[in-house]
Amino acid sequence: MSGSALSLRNVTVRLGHNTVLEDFNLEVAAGERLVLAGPSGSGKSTLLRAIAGLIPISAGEIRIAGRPVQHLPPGQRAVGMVFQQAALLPHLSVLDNLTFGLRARGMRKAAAVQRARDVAGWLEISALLERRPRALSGGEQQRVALGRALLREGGLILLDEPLSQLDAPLRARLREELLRVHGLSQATMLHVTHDQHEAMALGDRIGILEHGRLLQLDPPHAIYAQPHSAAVARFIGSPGINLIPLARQGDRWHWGDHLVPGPATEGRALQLGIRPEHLKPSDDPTAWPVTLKRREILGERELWYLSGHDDLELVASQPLQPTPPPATLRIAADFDQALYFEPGDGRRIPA
Ligand SMILES: Nc1ncnc2c1ncn2[C@@H]1O[C@H](COP(=O)(O)OP(=O)(O)OP(=O)(O)O)[C@@H](O)[C@H]1O
Repeated sequence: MSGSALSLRNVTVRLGHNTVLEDFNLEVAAGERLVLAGPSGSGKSTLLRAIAGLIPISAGEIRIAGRPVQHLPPGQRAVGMVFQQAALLPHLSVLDNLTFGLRARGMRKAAAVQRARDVAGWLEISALLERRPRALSGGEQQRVALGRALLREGGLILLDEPLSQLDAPLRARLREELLRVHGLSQATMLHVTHDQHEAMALGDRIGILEHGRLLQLDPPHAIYAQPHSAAVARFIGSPGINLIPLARQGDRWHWGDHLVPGPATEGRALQLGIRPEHLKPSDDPTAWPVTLKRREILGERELWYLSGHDDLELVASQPLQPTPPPATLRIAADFDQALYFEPGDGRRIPA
């Protein structure tokens, strides 16, 4: 692993009157798996399409393996791309779909077939090589598309929600396969998704994108435990983090009548962030009194939808309980895990 496989400097992309990305910067290291996650419309697909050369950029520079490519057509950029839908050539066999790009770039047939067979082995599609795409399941088609991308010589692969059309068990399996194949191929992967589980499972680093801006770029653990802002904290974690308004009385922080530990900052107000998994029932008289509105059993865990002071809704995630919780109870927050945010822009305040 050395050098940048992909570098974006001050990239601006406009679509119609819409500036989707402005002054966007990103460096992806060779061999890295970088996942960009963000809500619908945040600019994820636009970014990948600009890198692949499918849409032009208005300003800035894109380098792939050190070489500026923004003026090159897609075919000369040495990137492989995998979309939500596999986009295979329907009249060609799987083997021909895999070798097509290699042959178009002048590789001799025997060599192309050998490389395609190697990659097919990694992806466990060797038995499917003679079939046409329409005789494959959705997951098999996606594996062929991934194989085709892996066969690009540049080793940079752009993945645009490649698993989103698949059912949950198949998605989980292909996540694992992506990790395994990445290990075998040493490819650099830039993967976009709106699925936070996929981001957490697949990213060496995760970038959180919102309105075309990168809110944070960090390894998964830091994104979860040290989010830069309430927006990042809300995006990662399922269900989302509880945000509780605190007000200062003297030099202590309060939520209504409840005294809450908090940072020594100047402001009069801040937001306390407590993840659902950091709330649990307690007999402690200082624990917050809440009303149970709804209980949802997920399997090994269950969610409690609660109403607290000022009817604020809270969600608590618990291990599956043998009996339902009472309609009113007290709930204690694990303040060692608490996060604090500015009330206005949501920036995190160190505890
Ligand atoms: N041709 C276009 N003209 C103008 N605006 C566009 C065009 N295509 C997309 N946009 C806008 O650009 C923004 C980013 O779209 P993009 O498809 O990149 O988002 P995304 O993060 O990939 O979303 P999703 O997760 O829903 O696929 C959106 O606000 C979208 O409405």
